[in-house]
Amino acid sequence: MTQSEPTPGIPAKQILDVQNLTKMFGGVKAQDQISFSIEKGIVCGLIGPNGAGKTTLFNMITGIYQPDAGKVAFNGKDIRKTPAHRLVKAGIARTFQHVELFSSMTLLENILVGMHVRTQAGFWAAVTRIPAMKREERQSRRRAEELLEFTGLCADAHKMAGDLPAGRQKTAQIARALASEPLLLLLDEPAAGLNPVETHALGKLIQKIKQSGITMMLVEHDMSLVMEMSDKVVVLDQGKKLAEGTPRQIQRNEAVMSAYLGNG
Ligand SMILES: Nc1ncnc2c1ncn2[C@@H]1O[C@H](COP(=O)(O)OP(=O)(O)OP(=O)(O)O)[C@@H](O)[C@H]1O
Repeated sequence: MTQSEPTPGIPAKQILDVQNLTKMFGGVKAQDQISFSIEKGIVCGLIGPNGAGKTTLFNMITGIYQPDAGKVAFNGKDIRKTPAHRLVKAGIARTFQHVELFSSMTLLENILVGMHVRTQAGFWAAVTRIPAMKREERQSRRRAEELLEFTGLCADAHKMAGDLPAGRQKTAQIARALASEPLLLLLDEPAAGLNPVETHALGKLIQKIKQSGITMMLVEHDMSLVMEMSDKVVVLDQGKKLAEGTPRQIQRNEAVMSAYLGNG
């Protein structure tokens, strides 16, 4: 866990609390005083037209970027200065808009790599199989196989990740993120490039992950998926928070509708 102190005044039921978060890139305000919080166990959709600032927000929650101003607290602890690898250990995992798997490793090996933050052996032992680490490796393999079963990828366990169809690679990214045993999982456009059948399966998987108690943030351009999966939705536009509410409230919000129409 992070060594930072709990932030006073943040109820424990909130897993993530973002206050007045601001990030500049040159003259562009990619995040302009964004504030919202996420209760444990929910799915929070994060939507907005292209360039709204969704990925930048994910990058700040996961320690890739440090905010120029404002606060981010995870489980009541200030994480503004916590490096990315420590945030994974603390329980924040993510997937990326563009699939990032080790394409010349099998799917099972990819999951084992994702698991290394929870094992003593670490990355190289997971990959090179040092004999002293065999027992831990057996346990890790069992857990990896369970995860592949959970995500419906069992049949692909020993295939090279790079040989899998795009849809399976996207699911594999989620499986690998789950391998780090997150409390908060950030999904960046998980449905991009999926066909309707794959998108339906993704929806089922998101529900299963939610039932397992993991809180999620979902950046997605597939509005039906976001509205179906989310308990609440935060809308960004040009770096500002435009609206926050239930899917029903967001669907009726005029500012949201005109932002989408205005942007294209
Ligand atoms: N590393 C960077 N350097 C400079 N500008 C950046 C950087 N990352 C993001 N931006 C700018 O910040 C703004 C927000 O970008 P961001 O990628 O967060 O939007 P987004 O909502 O994720 O968009 P999309 O839906 O197209 O992925 C954009 O104007 C973008 O050009």
